[in-house]
Amino acid sequence: MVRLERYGRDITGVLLIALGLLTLMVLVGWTSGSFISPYGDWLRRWLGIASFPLAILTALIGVSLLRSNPAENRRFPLGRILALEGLIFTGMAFLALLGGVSVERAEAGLDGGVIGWGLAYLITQFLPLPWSSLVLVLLGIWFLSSATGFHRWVGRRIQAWIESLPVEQLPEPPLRPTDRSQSNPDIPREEGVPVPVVAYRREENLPPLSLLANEESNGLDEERILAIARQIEKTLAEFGVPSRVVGYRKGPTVTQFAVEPGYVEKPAADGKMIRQKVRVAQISALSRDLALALAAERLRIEAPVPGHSYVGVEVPNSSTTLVRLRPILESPEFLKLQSPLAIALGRDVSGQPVVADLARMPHLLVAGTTGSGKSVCLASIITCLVMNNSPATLRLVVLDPKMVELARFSGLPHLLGKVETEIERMLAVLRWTLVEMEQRYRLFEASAARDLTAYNRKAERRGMMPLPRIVVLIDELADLMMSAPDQTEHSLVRLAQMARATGIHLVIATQRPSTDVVTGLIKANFPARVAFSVASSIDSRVILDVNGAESLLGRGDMLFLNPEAGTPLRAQGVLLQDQEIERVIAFWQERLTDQVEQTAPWEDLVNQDDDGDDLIEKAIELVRRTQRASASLLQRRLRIGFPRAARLLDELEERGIVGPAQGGGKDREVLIDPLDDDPAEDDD
Ligand SMILES: Nc1ncnc2c1ncn2[C@@H]1O[C@H](COP(=O)(O)OP(=O)(O)OP(=O)(O)O)[C@@H](O)[C@H]1O
Repeated sequence: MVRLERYGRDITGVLLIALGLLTLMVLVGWTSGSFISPYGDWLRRWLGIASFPLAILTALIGVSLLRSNPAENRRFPLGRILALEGLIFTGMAFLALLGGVSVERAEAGLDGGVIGWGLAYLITQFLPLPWSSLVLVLLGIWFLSSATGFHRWVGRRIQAWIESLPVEQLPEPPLRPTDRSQSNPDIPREEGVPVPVVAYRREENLPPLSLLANEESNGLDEERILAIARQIEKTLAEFGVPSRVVGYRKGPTVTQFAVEPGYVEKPAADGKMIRQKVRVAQISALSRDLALALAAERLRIEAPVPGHSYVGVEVPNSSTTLVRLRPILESPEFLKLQSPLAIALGRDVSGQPVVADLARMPHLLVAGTTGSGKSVCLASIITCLVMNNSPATLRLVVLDPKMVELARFSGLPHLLGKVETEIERMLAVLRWTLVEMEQRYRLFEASAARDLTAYNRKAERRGMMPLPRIVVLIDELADLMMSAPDQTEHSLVRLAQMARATGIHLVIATQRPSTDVVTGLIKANFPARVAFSVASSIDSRVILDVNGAESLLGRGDMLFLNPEAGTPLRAQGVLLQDQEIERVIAFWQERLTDQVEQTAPWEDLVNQDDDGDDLIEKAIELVRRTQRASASLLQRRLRIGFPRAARLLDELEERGIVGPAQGGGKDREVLIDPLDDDPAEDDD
């Protein structure tokens, strides 16, 4: 179907280009013929001089049709074409007005032809000259600006100008919002570069943004900001660290004050007094004293703010603003990414959207204590992805041992299988993901494609089904790592290293950022990380390699480390209401009513183990050596999950190596002697 549509578009495009060029040649007189010449005369008579631009426009429509490709988000610019048509017809009427609304001139193919004359005649009936020509000029300007996107550009410039106005000129020292453009180093803000128009239009088959809630903003008022700024200066001066608050950035949860270190006078060796700049470390060292003076729960100091000559003191706002998904999806920063896997994470300390492209990260590690906002973050990532992708282009695999937050996505047509909550099944999911990755590599090799995009392009051309991207989300890594550390680590690391090109991406979260869960190997392969509030600076270093996450406020306050940016960026995460998520799920369910409930593709792998025989041998050896047999012993020593250990014990019982279960948590009786041969071998 997609192919047919593509062919249809291409053929129409070529025909229109041919028609446009032929018409142009007839009009200039480069070609003539018994059919073609009357056609040229007819055009001149009806359209006048406008027949030239109309011929060019016809060819341009053909070019646009050839270039349009909904799969690559490149769409046919219908609005612009209509605006250009409008411009041409307005021009025809205007030319007729200039020619004195003369039907003779129109018949002779001059001015705007008969149509232009008709339009001019009509308008002069209602509006006499010169008002009619003024209206036509204004209409022409409007069509021209719609066709070129000029009015949007002007709108953005005006908005940028309004935003750049100082909020309030405060008395000594002047305190104004610091440069917003630098708030998110990974998204350079280029002045005047218009965001491509195509990005503003959502594909019709995607959920409308109206399903999502809008943001209500509040925050600190200017008076309170000034009071805090004074308090910061006063406190620092009291500790012998003179500084000046030179600006602030107001975010949803915190306001960052820009503190410029001042000078202190010190006696030099020759007894003279010299001026010395205050060291940045002196300001950071006073974070607790500042927190006390400002009666703030926690306070983070960014020393210095990357790319600036000041230190950032982040003071919690007395009331927080909830960050919603919709405004971020509509923001230029998000649209500029132009990626199907673009994700909206939240807003930074100056309220700017924090967005990232999962395809480029290419995996994400999320950590934070319980209640810090991990599940909410995963839920917003899922919602953001399904707002921009149909199940045909994106499939989700969701593992949620906590069985609460993400379970509500069951029923979303993008899900492969269901939301998995049992450890044994999750391990099967990881095995399946590896198999899928390898299979995709083989497919790519067979069609000489470098990655998923190249493969899908070729597949579409050959009329084959394109492969969807797959995002695997794990809401608690600790459970998996505790049950089967080797297998989990091995699978995650292999996937993280190799899955990117195959369009498989991982998002894993944990509330235990200790080195036995987030091992060195896992960390090394997940360069993009989000840290929510953690208990200690040690935990913060495990996730981010730097301190800072221990000073976060919880409830969605995060530090986002984008490998492309280098330094962690503080942000308040997106929070979705239950109704928003329900509406999005319902939208997809209604759209895909004929979707059949499919069994999980990893179903066959659930009760299989990679090294089944090997494991039983190891278990026999262990029982023989230790003369003990319990599930916990097998779990610990063989680093496997409980269900697998229990199954091994049953198998040992069948083989006559251990006795039946004793109940009450007691070890089973061991029936083999330390020196006995393996009875399994005797049987042979
Ligand atoms: N971005 C946010 N904005 C506002 N509040 C938030 C945000 N994220 C989380 N919260 C609040 O924090 C609570 C806990 O969030 P969440 O359930 O995501 O924590 P968690 O880290 O997953 O905890 P656990 O590990 O115990 O599941 C939420 O119920 C919500 O009230």
